[in-house]
Amino acid sequence: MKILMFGRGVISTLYGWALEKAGNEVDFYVRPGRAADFGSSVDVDIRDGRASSKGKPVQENWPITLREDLEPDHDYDLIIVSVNHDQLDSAVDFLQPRVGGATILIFNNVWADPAAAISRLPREQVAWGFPGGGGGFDVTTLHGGFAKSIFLGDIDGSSRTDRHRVVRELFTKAGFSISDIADFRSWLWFHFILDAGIMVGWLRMGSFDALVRSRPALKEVVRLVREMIPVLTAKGGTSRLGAAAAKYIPASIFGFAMQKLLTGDNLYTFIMTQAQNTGRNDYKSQADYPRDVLADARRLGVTVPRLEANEPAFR
Ligand SMILES: NC(=O)C1=CN([C@@H]2O[C@H](COP(=O)(O)OP(=O)(O)OC[C@H]3O[C@@H](n4cnc5c(N)ncnc54)[C@H](OP(=O)(O)O)[C@@H]3O)[C@@H](O)[C@H]2O)C=CC1
Ligand SMILES: CC(C)(CO)C(=O)C(=O)O
Repeated sequence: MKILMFGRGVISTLYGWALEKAGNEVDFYVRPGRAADFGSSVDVDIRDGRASSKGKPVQENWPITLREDLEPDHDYDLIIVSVNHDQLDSAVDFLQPRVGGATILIFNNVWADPAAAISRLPREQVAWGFPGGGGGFDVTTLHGGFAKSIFLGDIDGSSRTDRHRVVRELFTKAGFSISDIADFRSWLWFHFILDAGIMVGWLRMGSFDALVRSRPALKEVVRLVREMIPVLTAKGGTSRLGAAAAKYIPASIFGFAMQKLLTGDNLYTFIMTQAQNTGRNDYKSQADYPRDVLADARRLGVTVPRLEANEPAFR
């Protein structure tokens, strides 16, 4: 398959690498003028979780093809978009006249209504997913990894299309397993409020390491997430699965489970540590999550006193 990764960010490089190694043709679209900065190869120092649960270490200099333009009659089969949630509008603007025959896989955090966010694209050409990996760039080297599983979801019937099936097959053939999510809108929003809670804790404690070492700070994250669930429902989402767990399981038990996961000898802890150590999450990218949730809470008239009390940490 001929695949264009939109941007040469962390997620696009991780999954571009995996998909090219699986026999696909992979290029990267970067902003005009950026190709020279990035150069014609990228150093990857990652863990590949398809091989084992802790991830097989991979270190190599990977030659890549960058392009700074995209003509409307291109022949890409798939364009994978994984940008920061506040960049999605500009990515859609760029792609709108250039979709051609490609399927567009949106593979990132979304806090807007997903259908509205992509309303300028042909809806039947859009598929939805989320990475099971992460990390960050330390100058020119990508540090991070990915798990065996990625998420693919349904938004308003999107998973019933042939295009969704083709994306599913692409990742499956590349050795990934798929977590299918029925109500992906709610899943994305719950993931976002989870990130918002973690980012408040991270900002307050000064580092991700300090957050995960502190049981009281993790309990506060759980209480924050619980408080934000009504924002998700006011936006039209349903609170199931993770949201129900955050709501009904006592904060102390949930905090304990989070600590076990986030400090254990596992790929998830490794990925978050790499994201932290490379500075992937600067102040702006951390503060954006709780700030955007608070803005919607205020717009929708949902009271979030705990989040408001923490506002000085992310204003
Ligand atoms: N990194 C991680 O650990 C994880 C990330 N995610 C999510 O995945 C998504 C992507 O994250 P990540 O890869 O880390 O982010 P990055 O910032 O590393 O990558 C985003 C890339 O998209 C490019 N881009 C954005 N808008 C445009 C545009 N209009 N034209 C051209 N290029 C554009 C950026 O270019 P430029 O630098 O020039 O702006 C950048 O290279 C986010 O939603 C994130 O929350 C999910 C799990 C883990
Ligand atoms: C891992 C994290 C919080 C930051 O890198 C992220 O972007 C995400 O989970 O969506």
